[in-house]
Amino acid sequence: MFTDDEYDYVIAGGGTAGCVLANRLSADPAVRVLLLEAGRSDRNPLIHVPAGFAKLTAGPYEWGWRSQPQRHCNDRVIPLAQGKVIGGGGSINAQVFTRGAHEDYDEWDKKYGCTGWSFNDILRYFLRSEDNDRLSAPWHGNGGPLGVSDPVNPHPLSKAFVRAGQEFGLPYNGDFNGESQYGVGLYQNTTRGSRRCSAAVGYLHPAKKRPNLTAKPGHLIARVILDGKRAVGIETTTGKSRHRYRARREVIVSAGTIGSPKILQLSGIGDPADLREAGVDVRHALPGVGKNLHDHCDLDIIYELNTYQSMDRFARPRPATVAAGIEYAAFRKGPLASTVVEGGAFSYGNREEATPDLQFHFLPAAGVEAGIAGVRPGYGCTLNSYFVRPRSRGTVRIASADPAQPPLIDPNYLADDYDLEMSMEGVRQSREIMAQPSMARHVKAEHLAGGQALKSKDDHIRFVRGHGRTSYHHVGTCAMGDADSSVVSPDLTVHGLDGLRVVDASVMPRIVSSNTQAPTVMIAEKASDLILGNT
Ligand SMILES: Cc1cc2nc3c(=O)[nH]c(=O)nc-3n(C[C@H](O)[C@H](O)[C@H](O)COP(=O)(O)OP(=O)(O)OC[C@H]3O[C@@H](n4cnc5c(N)ncnc54)[C@H](O)[C@@H]3O)c2cc1C
Repeated sequence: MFTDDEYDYVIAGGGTAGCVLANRLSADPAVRVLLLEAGRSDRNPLIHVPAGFAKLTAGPYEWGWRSQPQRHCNDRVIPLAQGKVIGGGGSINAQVFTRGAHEDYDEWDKKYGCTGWSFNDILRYFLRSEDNDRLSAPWHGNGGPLGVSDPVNPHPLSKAFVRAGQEFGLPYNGDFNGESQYGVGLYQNTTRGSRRCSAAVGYLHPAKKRPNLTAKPGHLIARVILDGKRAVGIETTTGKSRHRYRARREVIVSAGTIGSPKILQLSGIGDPADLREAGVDVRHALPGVGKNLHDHCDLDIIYELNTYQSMDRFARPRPATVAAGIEYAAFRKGPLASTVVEGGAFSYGNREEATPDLQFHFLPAAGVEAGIAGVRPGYGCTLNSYFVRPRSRGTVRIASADPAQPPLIDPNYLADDYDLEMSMEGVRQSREIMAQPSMARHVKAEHLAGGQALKSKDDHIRFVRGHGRTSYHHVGTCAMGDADSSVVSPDLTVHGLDGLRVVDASVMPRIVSSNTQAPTVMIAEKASDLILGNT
């Protein structure tokens, strides 16, 4: 049955979580580990230069997924970039380092039945993963694989944004990952020495010379091989041929929030109705697979500046770009050392919430991400906002039994009216922050996508429904918990099956109140202890 090698652990997906697991599980030389990834290697220098983010949200390092027409967003089909490369999302993301609110994890533990995942339980995994170059105990770790640092030379506009946030009434916050997220400041980044520090850089590459670890990019996973109710291996396809890899101990699916439910469904694990519709035999009925999809719905406002100063002037080849390249190569400084997403804030849309429920990202540039409007090069900046605890839920379903076919992804953005209300509040606060003296003095004009005015409530509704988009923070489709709708237990084993775990952002039962990379690293760190019995 198995044409290829045998391993102890086969990890299906070489993204953020997969790279963490590859390192931790192969630390024991007696254990053979295989990491399989559909995308290519992360050798391209664009991935490693922090500002390269601006060139990575479309192209060969992402899957090119598209949403189903979004019913509550004027039936728009929204591009949903997800990493397809060693390092996954961590190789193409904006490198913003946030963990969410402590209370997020306490809710996982109490409300969703994720025993052992309260903030007190998981803090040590955040600390173990981290190598922070400014902050330390009690909230930060030093010496871990994941490099975390401050912006090297924050753009003057980013500093102006931080002042404007204070003029708006937010307290200055020098550490969004400390006691509280509330306030305005500069984000720390997953960078080390002015280079991106993805989980591939921090975890996988240092472990790659271990003879017991094999990483295979360019391998599309077709399914998990089941022997009765036990997972015994993984089948991959290269188009023409199929390969099978036996897992003596466990298969760990780490293909991300879209990829993991897709692989389970292709393997006959999922909601019987979904599987039958796609022409796949039901091997294990598990209705929650692919349900509970959610993401932060992002709203961008673009501003035209009155002087030529923004970072988007480096987006095209010109003498200044060449000079910036030389400065970066020689000194690891200058515009290319910036992740572009520098300023940040957490605020309250609803004052009765225990923790901030709105998050903002300030970019001293416009037109940075694929599909987002720009202005004249050198004259743009962007403030985006989202509601951090969305209530809308969507689905991921395979369209057919063909592993090469994209799944049907329906994030169902703004289905819940409260999400719409909070998104409007985020837009309102964004404009108020940008109207404060420290920012207003730089701004010539506000450019709302579609060129519309924003005055009445109806204008705001039209804007939010017309322009809400992904923040790339998909989670929840293989939710951890004890409810019938959950897919994995708190030890991340798939309910009702042996030898199979899911370890990635898809297991979050509810999204954290921030960006999702650091929480995914934490999940994989804890998973490695659960797998090795080190708890
Ligand atoms: C453009 C972008 C910007 C972002 N910005 C930030 C940010 O600034 N800060 C932050 O904290 N988070 C950010 N995120 C989110 C963060 O990167 C993700 O939450 C995190 O990477 C999720 O990790 P994961 O392991 O669950 O999935 P991923 O990192 O996506 O890894 C899954 C891997 O599995 C592979 N895979 C999937 N299906 C298959 C298959 N069938 N066969 C083989 N391989 C497969 C994929 O190619 C991928 O490499 C961003 C994400 C994106 C895409």
